[in-house]
Amino acid sequence: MESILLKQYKTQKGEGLDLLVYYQVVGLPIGEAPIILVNHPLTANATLIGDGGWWNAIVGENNVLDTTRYTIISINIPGNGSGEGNLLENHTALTIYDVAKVFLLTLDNLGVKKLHTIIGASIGGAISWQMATLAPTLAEQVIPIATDYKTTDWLQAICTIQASILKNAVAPLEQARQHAMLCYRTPTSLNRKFKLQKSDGEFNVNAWLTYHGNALAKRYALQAYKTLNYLLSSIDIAQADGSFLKHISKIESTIHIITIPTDGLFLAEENWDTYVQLKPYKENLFIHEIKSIHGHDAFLIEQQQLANILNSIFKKSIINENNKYSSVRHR
Ligand SMILES: CC(=O)SCCNC(=O)CCNC(=O)[C@H](O)C(C)(C)COP(=O)(O)OP(=O)(O)OC[C@H]1O[C@@H](n2cnc3c(N)ncnc32)[C@H](O)[C@@H]1OP(=O)(O)O
Ligand SMILES: N[C@@H](CCO)C(=O)O
Repeated sequence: MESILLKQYKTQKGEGLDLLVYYQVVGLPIGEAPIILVNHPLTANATLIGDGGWWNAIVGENNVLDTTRYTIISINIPGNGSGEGNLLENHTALTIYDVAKVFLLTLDNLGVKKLHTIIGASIGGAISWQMATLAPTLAEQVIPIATDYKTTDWLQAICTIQASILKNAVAPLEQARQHAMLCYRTPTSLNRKFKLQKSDGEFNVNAWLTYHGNALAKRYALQAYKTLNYLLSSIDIAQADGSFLKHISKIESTIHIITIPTDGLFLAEENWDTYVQLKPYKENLFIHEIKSIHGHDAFLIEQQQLANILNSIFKKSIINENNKYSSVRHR
């Protein structure tokens, strides 16, 4: 991973922070191909492929996000603990607005003036919405997956409980992750997976929760989880002025919303509302659904469906791309 030091970044709350921003570039070198920015979900990081990569199913040689055709950049959310010194002393220092600005500054530092695509899932999708409103002409297409451009009362309530567990629990990170797993899955998903089966007298679902709590504790810092949970609660592209249409309708990029009807974290009904309200003002807006019993985590579980949706989106964009980037190798 490489890094850039942003000196005295002025936060939305008015503080000056020196931020060491870690990022990774895979695929063709910057300047030689269309550029895709991938914004990672909550507990992932900028490592997309290879050992420890969280998106091997989608990114790679001749894969959906093809490393032989594109430059693919991913940036760590500051404070997520990935990369030396990447924790924030104050876990409420930054908002999603700041993260989007920091990502834009990082791209600027890398000499990136134009993006082919901004794609992101979960909190990474919210950052994508925010980046698109801050830089409405930067990307040709924006693909927010399993996310929203705003918080909701439901999401606030979840984040409040998460914050309380993280502050007060005996094993804060483990217990917070166990609670969060219920928000990432559905009752049907767990009921069909475990069928009340037990091992050594214990329900398998409990062992599964314990497994996921411990697994996160092994790879994630408590302060990072507090930071990411706070960031999740701060999603608001309208910046509290109430007029999302004013902000969102400025976006020139084609927008492909990918939603999951069973998502219990970022609700599909909110995504459909966005689509219905925005469509009269924006012709190049589309919505796609991942059908799944699994809920929010379906964007990680139903990889084939997601690949199919993305393939159809990217095939269309290749026609434009062929006209624009003569230095790219084509298959
Ligand atoms: C770095 C990153 O990857 S972060 C971003 C995305 N990744 C994550 O969120 C990491 C956490 N992982 C997950 O949530 C899931 O594994 C997903 C979403 C990737 C896949 O979901 P599913 O296919 O439903 O898998 P499931 O939730 O059962 O998890 C599988 C793991 O649970 C373990 N497991 C399943 N049932 C049980 C059980 N009853 N008792 C103990 N462990 C169990 C499996 O052994 C397996 O372990 P492994 O991952 O070390 O091989
Ligand atoms: N499983 C996802 C859930 C949040 O999108 C993660 O841990 O990042």
